[in-house]
Amino acid sequence: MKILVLNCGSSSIKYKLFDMTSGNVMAQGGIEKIGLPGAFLKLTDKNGKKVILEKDIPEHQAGIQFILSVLTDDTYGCIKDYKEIDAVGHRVVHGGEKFASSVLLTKEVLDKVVECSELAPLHNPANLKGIAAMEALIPGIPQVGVFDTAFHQTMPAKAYMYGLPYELYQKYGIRRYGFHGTSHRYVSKRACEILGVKYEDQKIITAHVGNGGSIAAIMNGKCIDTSMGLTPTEGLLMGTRCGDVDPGAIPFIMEKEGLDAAGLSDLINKKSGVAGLVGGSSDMRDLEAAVEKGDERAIMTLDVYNYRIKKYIGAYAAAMNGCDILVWTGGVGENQWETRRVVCQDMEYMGMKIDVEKNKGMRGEEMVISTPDSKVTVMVVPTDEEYMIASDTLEILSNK
Ligand SMILES: Nc1ncnc2c1ncn2[C@@H]1O[C@H](COP(=O)(O)OP(=O)(O)O)[C@@H](O)[C@H]1O
Ligand SMILES: CC(=O)OP(=O)(O)O
Ligand SMILES: [Mg+2]
Repeated sequence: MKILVLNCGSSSIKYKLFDMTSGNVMAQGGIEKIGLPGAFLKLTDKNGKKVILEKDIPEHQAGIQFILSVLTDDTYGCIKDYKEIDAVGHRVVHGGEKFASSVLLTKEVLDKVVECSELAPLHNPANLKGIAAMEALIPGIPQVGVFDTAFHQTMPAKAYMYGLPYELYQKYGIRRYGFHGTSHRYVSKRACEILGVKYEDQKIITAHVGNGGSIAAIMNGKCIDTSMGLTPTEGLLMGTRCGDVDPGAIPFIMEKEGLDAAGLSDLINKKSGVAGLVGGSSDMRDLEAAVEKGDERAIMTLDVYNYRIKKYIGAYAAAMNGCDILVWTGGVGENQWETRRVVCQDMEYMGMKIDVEKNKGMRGEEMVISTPDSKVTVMVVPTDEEYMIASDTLEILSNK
């Protein structure tokens, strides 16, 4: 059985084609910098060589079409016909309170995903485009949705309720949902597997830091809190999202800038974060380069970025009365070692000691980066949302 996984992020589309019978990954790659200058598709070819194909990708639909054409391409492809694909697993970002686990994407489910779109405007529309593109290409193919919100459904009310009138929760489901759940679930389990410890006995903090970023607190195998909220805009400073901000600032800005709800949503989701603060690119590689040149505003932006991550780690250690394992993942968490160092340093109060030399320059590998005497084991675990999505898809189809 061949399962194609599409993972549409806000700035990226990752894909993997799995042969579930042999367990092999037949094709994999991803488009980065969607909507930015210099977008490209990075793929691993048949001989295991990395290939970069530059192409203007203004939005997700064009990206999905490009990926699909490459899959059957004479040079880079690995299948002759799309009909060889048996099923598709999709990352779906917002599932609200409706989905605590993965499901077959029926018309009814898709209607709910559409309903949740206004709460994840950078993501759900992209996920829906991926689903529609596959249905158009292979009509009737089974498609499964794996929700970012599902893993966080175990949070207690004290973590997910906002201090707003209760009626707003009853009427509209205004509460914290949390995102990147598939990644938090994968890396927390994988960390325990690597360390040979029992998942259900650990206090784990997972830092998924990419273009979007969130921190989760996982206690005894269950998520108990996470930094993203009703929407993926809360919490950390992100590529183009503001993260935590005084709610009182919102009506003030709307009035002063003459913005309606859509204008405000655009401001906090697309024009804020790193891009808004620095007044330039949302990509952390560009920010790093500007910091190296001594750009004062870039330095301030990176300070805000790192400080937010540190505060959430401290908060979740407090929430769990300690932390056994801290896991870094996501494009930034896996690669940007300087952010890992700055955040993890001066955390001796909670028994965290990072091995600065081991961490330095380390990118994209599974590795423990704390010292042997650190009470908290700090690790890097590259995320594999696609693997989780493929196994959920297989399980759902097997039980159909
Ligand atoms: N080698 C690297 N060094 C520093 N930052 C990197 C590196 N590779 C990717 N990143 C950063 O990771 C972010 C993208 O993360 P990713 O998790 O792929 O995004 P998304 O949230 O769209 O899924 C970008 O800000 C990018 O600059
Ligand atoms: C939910 C979210 O922010 O996803 P991403 O990091 O892929 O943009
Ligand atoms: Mg992502």
